[in-house]
Amino acid sequence: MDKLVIEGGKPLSGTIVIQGAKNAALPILAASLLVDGTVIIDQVPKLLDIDVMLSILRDLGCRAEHIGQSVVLDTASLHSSHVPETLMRQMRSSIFLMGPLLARFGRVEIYQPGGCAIGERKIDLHLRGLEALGAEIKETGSRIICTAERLKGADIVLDFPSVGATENIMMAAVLAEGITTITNAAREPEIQDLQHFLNQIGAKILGAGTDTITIEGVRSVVPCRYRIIPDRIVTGTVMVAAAATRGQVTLQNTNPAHLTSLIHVLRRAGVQVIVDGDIIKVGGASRPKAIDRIVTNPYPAFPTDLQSQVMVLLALADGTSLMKETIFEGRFKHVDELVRMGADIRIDQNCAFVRGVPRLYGATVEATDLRAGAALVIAGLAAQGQTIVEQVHHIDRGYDEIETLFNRLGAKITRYSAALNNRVIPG
Ligand SMILES: CC(=O)N[C@H]1[C@@H](OP(=O)(O)OP(=O)(O)OC[C@H]2O[C@@H](n3ccc(=O)[nH]c3=O)[C@H](O)[C@@H]2O)O[C@H](CO)[C@@H](O)[C@@H]1O
Ligand SMILES: C=C(OP(=O)(O)O)C(=O)O
Repeated sequence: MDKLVIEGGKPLSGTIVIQGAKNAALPILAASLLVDGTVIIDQVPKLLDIDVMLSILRDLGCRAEHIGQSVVLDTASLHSSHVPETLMRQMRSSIFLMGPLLARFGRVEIYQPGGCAIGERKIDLHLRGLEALGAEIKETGSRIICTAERLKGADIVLDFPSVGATENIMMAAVLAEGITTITNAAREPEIQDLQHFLNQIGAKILGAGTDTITIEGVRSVVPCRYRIIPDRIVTGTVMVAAAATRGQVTLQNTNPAHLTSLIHVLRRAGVQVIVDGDIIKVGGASRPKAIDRIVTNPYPAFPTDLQSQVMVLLALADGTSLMKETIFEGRFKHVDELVRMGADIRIDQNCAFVRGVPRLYGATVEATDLRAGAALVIAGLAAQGQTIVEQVHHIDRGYDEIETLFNRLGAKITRYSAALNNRVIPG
């Protein structure tokens, strides 16, 4: 497995352009299966999860090429609605294939998806949503077969505003007969992006971004070209890194409206954040202030996907902060690693009590999942001395060469590739 060696202690400075959003690109690539023809998706980041999604699409019969930041996907030769278990298990987002394949073929055969070790991550809300649309579901071990001659619109109330379930139901309902409403829908910006894409191919959807989404079924959809939104979690990661290293960074190609809760938190910590159109400037000249309470919750509240990164900033703050994680029960795995770097953090159930220390020290640490890994990179950048982050493949799921991203801002990060006998990969 690759590892990153970080020479810490340097303030980040300079300008970077933010990549497209993984969590928007993955469902939109899956939704492209509703189309019979060629779809071009722009601003698709080069990530492990995107590679897995393209492998699945090819396995189903599509032609898929990732050229620069654009994916050209030809679904004309799509012939299968069976996703092999080995591919399903490579990521959580393989579950997005379920809705579109069911809508297109009237039958889909999949397996329980894989994903980060951040919690139980059931798919009951996805399955119940499809059942409400008329699908018959048979589960045998990890195999799931869904069938429905033609899906029928229904009123669906989600017990929890699940991002993935909202998206799967939206995709399945596009070709259903009649009207579907999703109540207590998730409101994340990626759901709005999915609605925009689906409407561009000819779907009739209203309400994404609110808690009620209405989908009027159509008989068919058409090809289009579409550009993915900027990644708000990568944007937030860089903002926090700038603050934690007390640097000055300008981020281009952002959507500040998607980051209101983080901007609020950073300003409370005394970090300077200036917003100008799609540009965000972050300046972290002095030691951050502690924040009494941050609670992760569905959008527009503070995102779970930025909890670990912000914890690094609070670990360096003046005073004691509390972070409560309400979405995933296994999302504090970075804490032990941060403690190895000198942080003073105590966990009690789903709360982390973070007593700020003046500095962190380099250590060898392990990325246990995507955002935990990103947090350790930030900690390494801010720490005194050398940090080695192992198990980098987790980070590669969501950041397009994180070392290159930060090296452009003056960091010194070197990747050693296991595949190349631990040789350095030029960043
Ligand atoms: C590809 C993608 O967009 N991933 C994001 C998406 O994941 P994902 O779509 O998996 O997250 P959900 O919103 O579905 O999950 C939130 C909570 O609901 C639970 N749940 C979910 C579905 C279900 O059928 N049953 C159930 O109990 C989950 O276990 C979790 O506790 O939203 C999460 C919450 O913002 C983010 O952290 C992920 O980065
Ligand atoms: C948890 C995440 O992704 P996924 O849902 O793909 O595991 C994430 O992006 O932080």
